[in-house]
Amino acid sequence: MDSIMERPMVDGNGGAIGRSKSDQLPPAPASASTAQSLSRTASAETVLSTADVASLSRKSSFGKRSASGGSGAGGNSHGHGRSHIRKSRSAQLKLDMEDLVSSGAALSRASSASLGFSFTFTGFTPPPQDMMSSAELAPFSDDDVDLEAAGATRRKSLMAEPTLPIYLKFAEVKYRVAVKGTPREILSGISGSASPGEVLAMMGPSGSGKTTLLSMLGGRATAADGCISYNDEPFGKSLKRRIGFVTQDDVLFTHLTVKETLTYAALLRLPRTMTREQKKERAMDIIYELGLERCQDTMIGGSFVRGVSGGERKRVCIGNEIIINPSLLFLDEPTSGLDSTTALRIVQLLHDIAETGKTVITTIHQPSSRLFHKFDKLILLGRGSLLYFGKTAEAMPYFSSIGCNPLIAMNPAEFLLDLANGNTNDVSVPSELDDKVHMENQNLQDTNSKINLRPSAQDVHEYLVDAYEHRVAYKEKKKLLAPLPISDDMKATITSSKREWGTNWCQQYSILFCRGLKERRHDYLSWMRITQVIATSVILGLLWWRSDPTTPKGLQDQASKQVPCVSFLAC
Ligand SMILES: Nc1ncnc2c1ncn2[C@@H]1O[C@H](COP(=O)(O)OP(=O)(O)OP(=O)(O)O)[C@@H](O)[C@H]1O
Repeated sequence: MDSIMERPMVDGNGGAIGRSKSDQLPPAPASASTAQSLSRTASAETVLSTADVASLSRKSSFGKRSASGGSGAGGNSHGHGRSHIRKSRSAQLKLDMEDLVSSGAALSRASSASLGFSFTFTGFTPPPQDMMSSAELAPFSDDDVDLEAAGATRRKSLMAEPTLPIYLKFAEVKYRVAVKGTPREILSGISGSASPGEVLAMMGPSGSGKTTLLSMLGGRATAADGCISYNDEPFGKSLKRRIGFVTQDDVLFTHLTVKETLTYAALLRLPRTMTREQKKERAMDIIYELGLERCQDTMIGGSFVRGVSGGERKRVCIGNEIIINPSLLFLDEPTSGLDSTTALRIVQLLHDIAETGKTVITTIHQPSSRLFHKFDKLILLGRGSLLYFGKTAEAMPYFSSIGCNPLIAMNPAEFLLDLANGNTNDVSVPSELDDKVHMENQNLQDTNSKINLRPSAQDVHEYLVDAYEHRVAYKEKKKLLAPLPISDDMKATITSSKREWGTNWCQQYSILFCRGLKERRHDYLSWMRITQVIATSVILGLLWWRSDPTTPKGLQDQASKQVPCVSFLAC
């Protein structure tokens, strides 16, 4: 187990950090020095340059792109004479062939590319002809060429814009609620961390506390106990502007189109230093980045109105949050209710976002095995307790090391959820648990009760919590004490509130008013509504017909009829 969980630790000089992506991130001193030099420039906003962001990224695609002088998809599409790639495809396929060659994730990455999702976050790295033909990777039909070519010219690597890297750490986080006066512990001492460039997934059975933990990390709920830090600083108001939070139940306006939704989000949320036109441009860029150009004029839809598909809807929600270029992105079950292919597209998108130096944390219900391996780190929760925190790739070896193995071939996520639920039907259990079952059965024989063949869910839960606590937890907690590879000035940036944001009260009012009108235009302009108004006007008009306002009786009549009129209008 030591070999699995033990990793080179930090030196006291702030060299490395004990995080899982250390092998993929640049050497810490370089990063730190860059950060220091940046902070020394004492700009109002201390951010990483694009180069820093790229260096935080696990891949060198940004570097390659900037080195080649390409500034966008358009620029890349004709770079290096790679004319074998179709123009329409060139802005879309951002496959990193180093990964394709070297990593086990290559297959899933290639398959997600072929799913037709635009991978523009990581820059363009065209594949060698001998390895994969453009036709094999082409996600769209020839009919789409014009649309794609038009879209390609618009695409920019938005997420590559400079952003402050945020290292999230949380230790011994507890949460309690009072249910009918009795305190109930929802989370009991959860520790972990996530670094820029990583996607951290939270898994666990329903009710295990994933959403609660996510809300606390996102600053939406306060922990009863424990410590949550962002670049070693506590949560502050200014941090809210650097956080994107995609909730489980989206709140989108049914009658607005995708384009309108994102445009209003841009107008409301982007800094006032940007012009209206720039904000609209930004919304369009997000639409192209998320591959929503085909449905940009489609209504969002809802229970009674047909609208965009579930996957597109989720992407709109994500777009609503990434439009502000957040450093930290939280998502609550972004793939729930989606088929595995669409879910894979969403997770690939999260991956691409993380690769640009953002920290992405998501809860996930029951991922497919392809999807499971896309996450860098994993938190497994069971009944509010931590059953595993660490690299996703090391989860299965860890459970194997504590005596839990699947007895049949199964999706690792399914296996872990079974364990978290205490279901050991297709799982081999360690001798400790078997011995416990035998002892309990011996006691039951005396009372002639039915004997148990498998350990109880409670026993399995206690065993897993205990195993994690004794074998892994102390090492992970030690890692949390490691210094961050960023300067003190950059750490302090997180608490400064110098960033210009939002719109003034008047602008907000007018934007919200226009949005309200647009949302309800279908109500206002429906034939039913128009007929209703005309019919009501005629009826009310008839009430006053031939009433004489010059006589006291006529005036009395008119006054008394105003009561039902006002009541009707009020309703
Ligand atoms: N304010 C509250 N009052 C009472 N119980 C609460 C409160 N908040 C959370 N809980 C309980 O805490 C547990 C964890 O809830 P949470 O929503 O975090 O679970 P989850 O793992 O996200 O579940 P799901 O996957 O179904 O969304 C649940 O049993 C829930 O009923």
